[in-house]
Amino acid sequence: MPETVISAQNLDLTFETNDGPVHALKDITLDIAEGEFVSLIGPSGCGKTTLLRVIADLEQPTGGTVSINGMTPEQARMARAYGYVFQQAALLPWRTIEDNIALPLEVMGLDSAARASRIKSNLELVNLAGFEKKFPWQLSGGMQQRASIARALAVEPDMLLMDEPFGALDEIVRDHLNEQLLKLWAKTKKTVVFVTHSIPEAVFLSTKIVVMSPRPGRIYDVIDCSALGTERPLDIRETPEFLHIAHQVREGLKAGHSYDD
Ligand SMILES: Nc1ncnc2c1ncn2[C@@H]1O[C@H](COP(=O)(O)OP(=O)(O)OP(=O)(O)O)[C@@H](O)[C@H]1O
Repeated sequence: MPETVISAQNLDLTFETNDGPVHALKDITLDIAEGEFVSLIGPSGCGKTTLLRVIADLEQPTGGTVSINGMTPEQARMARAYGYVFQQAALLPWRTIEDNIALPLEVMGLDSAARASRIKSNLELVNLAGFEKKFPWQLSGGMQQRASIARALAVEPDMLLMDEPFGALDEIVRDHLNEQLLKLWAKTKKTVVFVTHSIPEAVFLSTKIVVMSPRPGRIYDVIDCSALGTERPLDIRETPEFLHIAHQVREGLKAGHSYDD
């Protein structure tokens, strides 16, 4: 049995705002095992990003606990247990691609030979070999996102936390990056937590889909996608197994959705 690497128990988070309290997470209990690819899906405001940020120690829960490899989120952050990939690539425009990837490695104190080796191997992993000397603005949106994935991987984390990394890209590019991400996941065996709004993207990528609902943000359903196996060409999306899981996710989203918004 793979080990549990992320364990959230009865997590609660209420933001105090000028308009009163916002109950962003309510009673979230979730276990994620080593090597899983878990997607968080749900309507806007259901707390997907907040949950990811709690795991990453970027928000403090007001109740419950999270443990990451037996550590607190703060200890896990200090131990560089995860890499975080944002919605926008967030590359520094005045640094070349290799210098962007080098930045966290400089902070870690790696010498220039070690940095160069990690930059090279991670750019190869995301199929960006040859683009080391380019600036972010010289790359397409999809390539920038791949560069930001390389930057997250370069610190050699056990986990990748990804917040809608392909949300701003057109569908063809997104399909392509989804295929590449699956290959990367198979190759690196990282544990991935992935936020998305897209049902096909969630089903295509995940071993498990967490369907969330808003006000307060909570888990409505957890759907197992292992029936799809690990070999997933894009045309798997037309198979009855895929469509069945997509239907389950859609039903979960509908049931948890408020149409008053
Ligand atoms: N720092 C904050 N202060 C106050 N309220 C916040 C803060 N961050 C998030 N919220 C509120 O918490 C709720 C959950 O937000 P969150 O961004 O986690 O949702 P989401 O599911 O990721 O949404 P989206 O899909 O639009 O990104 C929302 O009502 C949001 O307005």
